[in-house]
Amino acid sequence: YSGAMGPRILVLNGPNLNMLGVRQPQVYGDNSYADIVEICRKAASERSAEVEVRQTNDESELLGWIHAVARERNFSAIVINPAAWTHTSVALADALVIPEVPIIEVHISNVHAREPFRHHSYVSPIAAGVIAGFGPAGYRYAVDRAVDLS
Ligand SMILES: O=C(O)[C@@H]1C=C(O)[C@@H](O)[C@H](O)C1
Repeated sequence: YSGAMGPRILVLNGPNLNMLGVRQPQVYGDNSYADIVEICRKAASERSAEVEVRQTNDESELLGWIHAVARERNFSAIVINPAAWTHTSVALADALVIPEVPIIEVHISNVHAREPFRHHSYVSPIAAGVIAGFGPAGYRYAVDRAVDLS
């Protein structure tokens, strides 16, 4: 899908990411969630693309957003930081299988350098690619790449 402004990218953020800057700044940095939104907006504007950035702590709300994309096809790509649901949710991975809508998985921290339970992702097998460990800057490349894949 490309709107009047070009590709439309949906950026989704999972649980606890609203607490960025407060929760474990030594792991996630001291950028706030608002900073993440700004990073995504700037990355999109540099590519003349539209971006919508959302966050939820409610898995049913996240699934509803994804189902709407599958039905309405109103976004050309999805960037998602599933946060803890990366490691737990088959439902989320199933919902993200949307023909012609590439999925780019982002993690602020390097999940592979952390606890073993963070080393597995249900989302990675269905993602076009994964970015992990580059802090909030990872969202910049994720949005840029999402435009390329749109
Ligand atoms: O690095 C991140 O953005 C991810 C964020 C979380 O909240 C964790 O549950 C994930 O394991 C890692």
